Amino acid sequence: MTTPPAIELDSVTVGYDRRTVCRDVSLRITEGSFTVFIGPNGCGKSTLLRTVARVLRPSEGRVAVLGRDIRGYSRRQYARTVGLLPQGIEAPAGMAVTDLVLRGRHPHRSALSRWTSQDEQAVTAALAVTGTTELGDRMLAELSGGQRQRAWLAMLLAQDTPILLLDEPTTYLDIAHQYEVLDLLADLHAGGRTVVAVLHDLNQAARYATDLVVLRDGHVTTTGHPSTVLTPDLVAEVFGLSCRVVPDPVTGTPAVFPESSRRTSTTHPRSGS
Ligand SMILES: Nc1ncnc2c1ncn2[C@@H]1O[C@H](COP(=O)(O)OP(=O)(O)OP(=O)(O)O)[C@@H](O)[C@H]1O
Repeated sequence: MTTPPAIELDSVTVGYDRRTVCRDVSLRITEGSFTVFIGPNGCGKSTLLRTVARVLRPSEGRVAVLGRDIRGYSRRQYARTVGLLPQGIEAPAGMAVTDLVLRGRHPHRSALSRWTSQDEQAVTAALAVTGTTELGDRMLAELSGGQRQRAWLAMLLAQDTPILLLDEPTTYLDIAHQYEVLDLLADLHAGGRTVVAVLHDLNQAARYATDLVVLRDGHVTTTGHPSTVLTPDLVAEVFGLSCRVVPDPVTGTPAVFPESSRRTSTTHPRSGS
C-alpha cells in the first residue's frame, strides 16, 4: 500500500466572500517534505495555506491530510495534526510569552486536566529552541516584532504537530535570526515532520526546500526540486524579473541575482575617491 501524501488538494476553489482567489487547484505535498510556496504578492499563497489550516473553507474541491478529508477531523484532532503560524497576528492583550506558548498545549489537554510535566517540558523546550526563554515573563505587546515572531513560533512548536504550516516565518527577523528559524525548521524536517512554508526570499527557499510550489494568479504553475524549478525563465515568467541564477557559493543550490538593478557597478561608491 502506498503512503498517502501529507496534504492533498483536489480541484480546490477558494476565496473570500464572492471573490475567488484560487481556482481548481490540485496539489500533493509529500509526507516528510520541506515544501515552500513561492510567488508574487497576492497570488494566493496565504489563501492556500489558510485553506489547509481549515481557516478558509473551499467552495469546491476537497482537502485531505494524511489520507483523510479535513472535514472529518474534530477540532482537537486537527489541532494535534496541523499547526499554523499565520501572517501578521495580533498579540493578545496582557498576555505573557509563557502563557502564549502554553496555549500551544491546549489540544493535548483534556478539559479538566491540569498541566502535566510533559506540557511543561514542551513549553521549556520550545522557549529554548526559539531563544525566547529570557522573554518568558514579558508581555507580548511589549516585544519587538522579531521577538514576538519567535514567541509565536515557540507556541507552534509546543503544539507539537507532525505537519507545520508557516506563513512567512522570517518576517520581522534580522538576518541571523532568519537563518536560525530556517535551520530550526530544517531540524524539524530532518526529524520527520512535514514543513510547509511561504517564503519570499527565493535563495532561502532554494536552500531549504525539498519541494517548491510556484503560484501565480491563484494557480500552481510548477512544482519540483529547487534545482529544476528555479531558472531565469521561471523567475521572468512568474515575477517579471530578469535575473541570473548561479550556484549559491555556500550550498550549491540555485541563487537568484536580478540583472535589472540600477546599481550595476561592483565598486563601492566611495572606494574610488
Ligand atoms: N481577508 C480577505 N478578504 C478579501 N480578500 C482577501 C483577504 N485576504 C486576502 N485577500 C485577497 O486575496 C488575494 C490573495 O491573497 P493572499 O494573501 O493569499 O496572497 P499571497 O500570495 O499570500 O500574497 P503576499 O505575498 O502579498 O502575502 C489578494 O488579492 C488579496 O487581496
